[in-house]
Amino acid sequence: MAEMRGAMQAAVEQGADMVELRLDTILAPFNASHDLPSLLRLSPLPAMVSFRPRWAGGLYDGDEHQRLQALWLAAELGARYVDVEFEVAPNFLANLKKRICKIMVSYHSCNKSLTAEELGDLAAKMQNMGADVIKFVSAAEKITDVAPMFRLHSLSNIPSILLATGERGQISQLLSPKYGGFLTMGSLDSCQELFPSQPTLSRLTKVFQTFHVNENTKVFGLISCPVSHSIGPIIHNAAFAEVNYNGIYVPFLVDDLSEFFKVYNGFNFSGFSIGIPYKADALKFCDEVDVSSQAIGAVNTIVRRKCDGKLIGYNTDCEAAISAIEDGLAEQQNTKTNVLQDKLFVLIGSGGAGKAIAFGAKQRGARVVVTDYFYERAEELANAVGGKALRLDMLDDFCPESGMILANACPVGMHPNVDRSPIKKKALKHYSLVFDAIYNPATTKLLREAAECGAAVVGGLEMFIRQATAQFELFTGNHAPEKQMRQLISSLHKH
Ligand SMILES: O=C1C[C@@](O)(C(=O)O)C[C@@H](O)[C@@H]1O
Repeated sequence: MAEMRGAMQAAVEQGADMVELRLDTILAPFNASHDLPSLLRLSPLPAMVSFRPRWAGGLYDGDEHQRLQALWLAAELGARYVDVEFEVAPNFLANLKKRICKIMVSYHSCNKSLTAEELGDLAAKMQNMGADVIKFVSAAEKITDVAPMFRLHSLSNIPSILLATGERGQISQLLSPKYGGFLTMGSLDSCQELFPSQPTLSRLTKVFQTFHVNENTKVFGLISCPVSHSIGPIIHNAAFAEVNYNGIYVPFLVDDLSEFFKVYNGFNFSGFSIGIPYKADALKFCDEVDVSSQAIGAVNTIVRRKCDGKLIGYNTDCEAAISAIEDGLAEQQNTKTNVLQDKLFVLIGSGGAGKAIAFGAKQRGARVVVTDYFYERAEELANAVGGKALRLDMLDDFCPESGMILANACPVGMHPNVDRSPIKKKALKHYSLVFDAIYNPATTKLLREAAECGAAVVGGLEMFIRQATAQFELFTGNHAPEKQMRQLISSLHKH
């Protein structure tokens, strides 16, 4: 009880509009007639009371009649909302003495997502029962399971709350204010373990700034799998706020690209970043692709053209990585012109980022050597850029000349496997500059060892910021607030 009072205070301090009092989370002994009046009296915000039984995903497995009695009491004591499960709502409403509070009828599908038909059918039944607000909590098996929930927000003529659980369901809360959802659910940091399926209130307000999301907000996001490692949401949302652009940038954890683009095909979805492992595949879903992305064979940016809704693909990785490497070399060599010309440029990894880097290096006149865990892929990319392929097991002994450039574009060494490097330390002495496309961690084992061997090093954050500012300009048509974006990145790095 004391913790719940503290949590209510924290919620008000962090800017919540309402608190949900989940009575089932209170450890016994909980005596409704003794404890509820003071809880409700002390609540600094309008309260919505729920008492979730185990069969609906809650923690309570005691007597059902006692549970309903607590909810009847909450209704009489002036809770703003009482949340009752669909299955017991008819009984609850029939025996409610005075209807002074609003009734939320909720439906819980903990292990399975609900189809559009199921949602529509249940919503109509809830409304017929006399619900003031309808609420659904269901598992999102795929990110596209959230789309019918967005539609229900628009179709429902009474307020609706739709929470899709799991990482794939997170957009249900981030975008709920856009679709007219009654409220966005967020957990307090201190309650995160109890409600892992909800974003935290601090992330909602600080990163996604959901208080500013409205029906005109344009939706952008990163399509990737995994996606949670990305700092994109932190950087892009802050940049939108900086230039007063009405946009939100969200993580799209996508398993099936084709289905994603089919379902989220409206004007609301204005642009996408493309991350691992989709940069090459995403090209197929673009209606048009700019010339260099076509040559590279990968896109990391897709923008929906305003006049006709067509998806236009770009690659901002290429210029970002190559210009970062060039600046590193220029600083080391104290010269500015053609620093990559004729250099032997060894690239590890021939996925989407690797393709962009190989293409850029070749364009700048470097001699490109590609190595990959899958030799055939290395060969394919090497042929495309007029370079040579190298077997990965030869990399550690590869030294046709000194002063080579090494670029890593494979995920070895990325969080959480930070103790790994794609190349032996002893081989690094042959390189004058080493670049790593990985930005998490900012300094990978590869870069640490390269610096110890005396090479100049360029980290993935430099590529990240450059590709992100170019992407921001394609997304919004505005200049990116680069200084603020850089400051934010360095403050993240310090923490
Ligand atoms: O490679 C990256 C990184 C990224 O996938 C991210 O993690 O935010 C975003 C992409 O635009 C970019 O090309």
